Amino acid sequence: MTAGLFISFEGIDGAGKSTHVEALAQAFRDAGRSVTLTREPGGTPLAEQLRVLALNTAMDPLTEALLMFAARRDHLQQVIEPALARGEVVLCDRFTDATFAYQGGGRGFDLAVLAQLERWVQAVDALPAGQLRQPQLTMWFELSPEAAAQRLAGARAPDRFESQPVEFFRKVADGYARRAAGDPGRFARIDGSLPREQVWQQVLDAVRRKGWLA
Ligand SMILES: Nc1ncnc2c1ncn2[C@@H]1O[C@H](COP(=O)(O)OP(=O)(O)OP(=O)(O)O)[C@@H](O)[C@H]1O
Ligand SMILES: Cc1cn([C@H]2C[C@H](O)[C@@H](COP(=O)(O)O)O2)c(=O)[nH]c1=O
Repeated sequence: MTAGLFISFEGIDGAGKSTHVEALAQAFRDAGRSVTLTREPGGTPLAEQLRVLALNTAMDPLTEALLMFAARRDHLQQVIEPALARGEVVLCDRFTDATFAYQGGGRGFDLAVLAQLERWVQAVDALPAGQLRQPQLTMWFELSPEAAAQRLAGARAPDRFESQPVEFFRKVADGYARRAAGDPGRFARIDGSLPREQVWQQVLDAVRRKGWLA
């Protein structure tokens, strides 16, 4: 059986992730692969309920972090693990790097607590003890907070993250940079400031370099 692939998309709000996730899903389908396209927080009925709370209800950083990981646990168990076991390509719009970036970087929450939650939540039956489910490839869309804010201006009523000041997203970007520095082989840096077609080419090149698409 073909082995499953787990690819995540990361970056600050407005960096351009969602614009390319569906196109990459179609590229894998055109290559004969079955694809599960999903997102975090969310991806299951329970996780989507937690998403509504996390994006719209005032709460302290620990509550926020616990909600993100609670949603993730349900998402892993109900969607991601079964899809990988079927040999599918799982494309996930955000995963745990977002928790380290937004709650760790943006909110300044304790990274050691996040790392412990990561160890509990991402220990899965399909992997040996001590090994955690992680994306095999993370597309990190980089864009300045100012440019991202301009893209999102007027787009929709901002949620409690999108309404944060530029400085918050500078800290979020620093959080992503720390995660990438800790696992450089997993991250493909995408320059999100370029025109859409050039961004798309970077996404395709990252997957082709892995040998996963021709
Ligand atoms: N390369 C680009 N150049 C200019 N505008 C872009 C580019 N890519 C996406 N956009 C526009 O920027 C906005 C945000 O794009 P998108 O929703 O893909 O970002 P995102 O990273 O998924 O944001 P969020 O995390 O908030 O969902 C959209 O209006 C989109 O059309
Ligand atoms: C997984 C995850 C997400 N977030 C934040 C990041 C975004 O502002 C929202 C999700 O909105 P999107 O339009 O779907 O990108 O949630 C977070 O703070 N922590 C996380 O772990």
